[in-house]
Amino acid sequence: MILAISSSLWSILALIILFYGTRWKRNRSRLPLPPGPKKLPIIGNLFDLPSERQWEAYHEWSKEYNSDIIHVDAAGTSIVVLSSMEAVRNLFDKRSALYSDRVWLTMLVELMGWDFSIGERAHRKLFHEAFNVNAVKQFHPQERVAAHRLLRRILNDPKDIMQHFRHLAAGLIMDVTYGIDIRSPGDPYTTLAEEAMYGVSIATLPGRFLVNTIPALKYVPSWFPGAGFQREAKEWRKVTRELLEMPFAHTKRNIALGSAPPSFTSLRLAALEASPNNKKREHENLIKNTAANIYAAGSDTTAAALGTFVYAMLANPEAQRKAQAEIDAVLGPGHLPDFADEVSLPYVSAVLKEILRWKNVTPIAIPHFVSVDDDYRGYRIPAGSIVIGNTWAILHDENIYPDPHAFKPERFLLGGKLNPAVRDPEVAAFGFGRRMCPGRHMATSTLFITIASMLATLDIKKARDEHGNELEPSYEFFPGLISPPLPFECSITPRSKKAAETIHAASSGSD
Ligand code: HEM
Repeated sequence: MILAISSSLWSILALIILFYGTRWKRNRSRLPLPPGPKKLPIIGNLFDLPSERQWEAYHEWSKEYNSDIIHVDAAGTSIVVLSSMEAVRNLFDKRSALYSDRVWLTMLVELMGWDFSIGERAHRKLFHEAFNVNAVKQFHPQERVAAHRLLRRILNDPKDIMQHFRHLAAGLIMDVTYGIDIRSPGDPYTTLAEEAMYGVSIATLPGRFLVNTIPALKYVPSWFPGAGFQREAKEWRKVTRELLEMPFAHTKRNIALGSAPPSFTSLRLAALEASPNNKKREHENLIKNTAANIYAAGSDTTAAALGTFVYAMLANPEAQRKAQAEIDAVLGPGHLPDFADEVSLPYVSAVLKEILRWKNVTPIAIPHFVSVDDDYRGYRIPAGSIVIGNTWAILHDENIYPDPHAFKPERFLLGGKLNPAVRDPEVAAFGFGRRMCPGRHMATSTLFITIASMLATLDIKKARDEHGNELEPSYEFFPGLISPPLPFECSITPRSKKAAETIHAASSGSD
């Protein structure tokens, strides 16, 4: 994959790599680089870096070199990987002024048109106003309706559960961001979000596109042998533009017609209209860009985490049974859980924490970037390094989470209550420092209400073949920056006749 490029490009590449390589060496100071696999001249560790699931290789190197900071060199690109909470806190939190930039990925930003990505403080401020821990409570009604609609869709068509999750997540985000009500799966907006995020997921994988390592390759024309990335980028660029423009234009049309329901976009545009702001055009663009970021960042991640929940219930039926027993004891039959019930459902909360930890959906978060030379624990961190917090390694640290690959909600409990002494996976599952996911409060409340509602009413079991034998899922995940489960089969049925009636009663009128 990394080297999906024809041999006719190699001579040009060699020259460019040589240029970048020598430039980097000239800047070297006297401190050693953090440990890491042995580097070859010019190409460094390009051949050591797997094209998939890099986080596991980083984790192995971290153990092999007994260091929570390691260094790899991908043909001149310096990559620093942090594998402990202490290291990410020391760099991403305590030195956030240095470590909060994003990597300028040529493929993503220049070729695919993601130049509107959230980055500036202004974006984050606007985002924070609507999605901080208190403000997200305003979305509870929409989240509740979305969960109830999901239950009914599963009852009607239990086959493709991931499609239902994508629909729930995209629909919810469209609702709160633009006031657009998505009714049917496969509608243009959901499809658009899926396509756009698939592109991002591929384009951001370290090592996947050489043009990210060697930006000068962006000048290679698309007809040139081996320049398939240019053709891919062109297709994705179209999708990116539509993602930015289409839903925003929809909301503006509704505002003009006087029929726009309250949403992030309509409320912010109304506030702008009422203000004496003399940079309205600029500010409107800020709202549009921020909205597209919410839509892009929030849908696939939430759907992937819900897919992980189903995987987890298949892997550990006992956990499902315990969670259902807890809900039954607290709520009794015929009642669906609500947000206020969360405090009385510690086992369900522990299931949620374990989902965020077990197969976390963003295994290397989103890489950060350091633009100046720095040093840490006697090691040199070169300017221009990509700095990765290895979330996967942190959430699979056996000293913190014994038997880390098993799905065990009990690890978060003590005496029937959540144990505050066990590290909450949220501190790493949503990334680090100043760039930590600003949508995390909404993400966890959506996950809670959806998971609890499913557990209250549905049984999730392994599918069976025509002979009645259970089909074991692969438990494999898409190896991208966002890692949802690969397609799998399962059987989801109402727990009882009463449960089916409860679903119908709760969701009637919402569709
Ligand atoms: C389970 C669900 C989710 C997971 C696992 C997740 C994870 C992440 C991670 C790892 C990052 C990068 C942090 C870093 O750079 O260190 C991030 C960024 C971001 N997330 Fe989420 N996220 C989720 C849901 C959401 C939702 C629902 C929204 C919107 C409502 C959202 C909006 C964003 C935005 C806008 C950013 C970019 C922040 C920036 O670059 O400064 N996320 N998320």
